[in-house]
Amino acid sequence: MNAKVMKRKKSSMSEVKVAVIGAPDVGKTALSVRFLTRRYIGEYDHKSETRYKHEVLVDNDPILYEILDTCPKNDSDLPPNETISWADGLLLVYSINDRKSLTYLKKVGALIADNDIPVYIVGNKNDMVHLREVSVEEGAILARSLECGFSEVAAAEQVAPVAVVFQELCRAVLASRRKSKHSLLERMLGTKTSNLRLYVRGKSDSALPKDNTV
Ligand SMILES: Nc1nc2c(ncn2[C@@H]2O[C@H](COP(=O)(O)OP(=O)(O)OP(=O)(O)O)[C@@H](O)[C@H]2O)c(=O)[nH]1
Repeated sequence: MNAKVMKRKKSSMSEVKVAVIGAPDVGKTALSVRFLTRRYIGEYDHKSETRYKHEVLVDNDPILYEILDTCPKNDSDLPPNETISWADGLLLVYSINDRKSLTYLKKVGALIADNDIPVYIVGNKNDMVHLREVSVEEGAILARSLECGFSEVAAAEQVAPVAVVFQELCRAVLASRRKSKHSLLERMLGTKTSNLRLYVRGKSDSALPKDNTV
């Protein structure tokens, strides 16, 4: 990104905290590193969770991502509450050639059922279709049940589709913030804001028109 553009817009930069969650070995680090560096290394040596920061434009707005790459010890090591409450959005990852990893995400889905947190589901390793254990439809069904976006990617082979996954989650987080602001205003005004012309402007919604007033 143009450094000047980023510097000028820094004051209005939205921060989006993303926790990357999934069973061991599904490619959480590969996806995160792909998004951060556009590279694929192949073997990632980390035994504990890692945090990264990354500035990027999403829909022409500067976004500061903070990415928490989680590191479960085994298939029953689910993310703790602190991780869920820290995050603005969850990137839930399974591997299309590991059925247990879809089961892991179903358990995470049950864990977050009462949270209104934006989620995006990724079926990784779709370069390994010959070893597929999870159909596209099964991934889509889980996404429908969690009311979130879904796609299959291959961190090993793709750059743009991996970036799109992070962008989609960012859009969902920003949309959820706007929705919260609306309901807060509705509570304060004691009326439906959909009937009013609103001026709701904050660090996450600089795309809104500036001339609309309550
Ligand atoms: N074929 C293929 N292999 C992948 C892909 N993404 C990751 N891998 C491989 O899968 C293995 C695990 O990748 P990681 O990124 O370390 O997975 P992880 O989910 O972070 O693993 P933990 O940190 O142990 O939970 C590595 O050998 C990667 O090279 C992919 O899209 N296709």
